[in-house]
Amino acid sequence: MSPGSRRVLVFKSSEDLGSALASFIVARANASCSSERGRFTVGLSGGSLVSLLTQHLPAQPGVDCRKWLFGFCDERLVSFQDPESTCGLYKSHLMPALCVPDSQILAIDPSLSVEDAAEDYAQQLQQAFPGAHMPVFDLLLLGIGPDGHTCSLFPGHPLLEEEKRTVAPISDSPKPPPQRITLTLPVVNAARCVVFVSIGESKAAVLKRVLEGNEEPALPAARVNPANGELLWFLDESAAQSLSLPLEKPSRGAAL
Ligand SMILES: O=C1O[C@H](COP(=O)(O)O)[C@@H](O)[C@H](O)[C@H]1O
Repeated sequence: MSPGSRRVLVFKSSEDLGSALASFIVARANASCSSERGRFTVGLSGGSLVSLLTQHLPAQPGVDCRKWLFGFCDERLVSFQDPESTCGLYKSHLMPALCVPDSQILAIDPSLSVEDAAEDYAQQLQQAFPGAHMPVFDLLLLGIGPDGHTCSLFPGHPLLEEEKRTVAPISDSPKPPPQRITLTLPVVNAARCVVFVSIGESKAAVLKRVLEGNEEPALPAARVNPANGELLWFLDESAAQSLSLPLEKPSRGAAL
């Protein structure tokens, strides 16, 4: 990817980042709902993003989710009651605060086998994006692990080469729990906008590798390069501490 085709934004603190991210999401949602699509489709990730969104999105002025449709970039195959369940956490914290009913959430069914859960989620996506060869999300929110994984796409895993399926099962995730469902790279790279969110110094080394390195084979996060969409990185200063590329440092409240 040419460095000019992505934006790397650095915020003073995770508080500032969370607030800017919430404002960005609402602006994109409002634009999408006013467009001919008439709705906003957003894919959520787990990990640290859950608490960041829960803290900042409901507090964002003008947030109105009635025309939003939520999906998941990946999910761990555990019951919704399990603290490892991404959907379970969002359903018990963020969704009630935003008054989002289950009918607006494309959830992965943890009662199925990992293969059937992937197939079921792929069918839900097909129905939600009728006629499309690949689902095109308005926005995908991604995290990155210290090993460079994103979604449940891990370094060196054969799923990185997937070209046809929109959703895939994984039974040997190196990060527990081992059974997971993930969007594939073709879906991620078909999105209108992809935002990576990364906070804290534990991410500094991998961010240097992904954003400034030239590794072969490329780490999973470095393979995210939307064909016709935007790519933004939202980092706090701790995560960005090792970077030497040109960085945007938005002032508080600036439109992004
Ligand atoms: O296991 C996962 O990890 C990644 C990164 O999480 P973070 O806490 O390091 O931000 C997350 O994006 C993914 O959804 C999750 O399943």
